Amino acid sequence: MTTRAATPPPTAPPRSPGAPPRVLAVAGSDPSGGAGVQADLKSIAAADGYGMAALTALTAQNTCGVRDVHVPPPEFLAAQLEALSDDVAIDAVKIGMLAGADVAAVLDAWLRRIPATVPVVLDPVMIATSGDRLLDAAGETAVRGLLSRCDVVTPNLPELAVLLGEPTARDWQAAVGQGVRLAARARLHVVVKGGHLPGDRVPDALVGPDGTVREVEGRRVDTPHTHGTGCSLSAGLATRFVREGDWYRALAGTKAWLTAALAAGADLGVGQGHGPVDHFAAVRTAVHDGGTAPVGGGWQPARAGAGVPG
Ligand SMILES: Nc1ncnc2c1ncn2[C@@H]1O[C@H](COP(=O)(O)OP(=O)(O)O)[C@@H](O)[C@H]1O
Ligand SMILES: Cc1ncc(COP(=O)(O)OP(=O)(O)O)c(N)n1
Repeated sequence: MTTRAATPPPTAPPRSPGAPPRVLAVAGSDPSGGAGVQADLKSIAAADGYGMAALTALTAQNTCGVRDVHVPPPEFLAAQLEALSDDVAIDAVKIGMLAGADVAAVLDAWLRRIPATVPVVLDPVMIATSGDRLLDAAGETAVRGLLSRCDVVTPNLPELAVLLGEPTARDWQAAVGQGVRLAARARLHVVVKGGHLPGDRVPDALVGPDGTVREVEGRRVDTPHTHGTGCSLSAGLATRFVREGDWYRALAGTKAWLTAALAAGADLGVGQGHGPVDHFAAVRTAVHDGGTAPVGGGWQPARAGAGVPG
């Protein structure tokens, strides 16, 4: 592989007020478009950000499962990251699938070279909805090591348990307790997600390193089409944080958007397994209303039966 040393500009220009946040997703590819960098770029765009992507891995997957994973040489991830940061000022980073310890080590080294003020959200992708593993055991240890350069981590309940070395929480109270322990131990914010628990409520919570717990209420969308919800939440969160400057407000806004995207997912008709969410449900509604509906504001179900159960 040949890499060409770029000459960085003296200083990349700061973001002008009102310009879309420049958000980098470091993640794997999902050709079905529901998870991975494809979901990240859609989520960033839906939150009015400018999305960029450095690929850690290529998966051969669809809505039914993961068939194969190809991990390019880790040096090629380094080349992607350096080409980007030599040229572009990055406003936020979202990390998804890392595939293995070597990839995590390359990313860790790069993260420690970019300005410490760049917010970093880590979605510690370990297992897909289909049950397929997306990270090996050495990779789990490496992901724990990355936490010290991250501002927020967004594990689902099994991932939260792995990060702590504890059994998976079976109820919301136990899950929040684990979030408090991880936030204190790793000195960062933890988003605890209720998606894997039963019931009509699907709360999320932002746990601070000082042990503060702030919940965001949510209603369950009764749908099998939840492929990529974790990717979408973390990418949207990173993007909204740049404008909001507050993790709780960014989480609340992202969760409201994602609930509407989940409710509209069935209408997409993508695949025969766990289909994707509709990242652009609000935009689509606006287009079909002849441009009279507020973009990103007043989402309504596209057809009877597709909405959020009351
Ligand atoms: N059926 C659902 N209805 C509403 N929100 C959901 C549903 N499933 C997941 N979510 C939300 O999607 C986001 C991702 O959650 P989760 O499914 O737990 O993570 P992951 O995709 O990493 O397994 C969270 O904000 C969670 O609350
Ligand atoms: C390439 C790739 N990255 C991540 C995932 C997992 O997606 P996530 O949103 O964390 O989880 P699910 O909601 O799909 O479980 C993936 N499948 N592929």
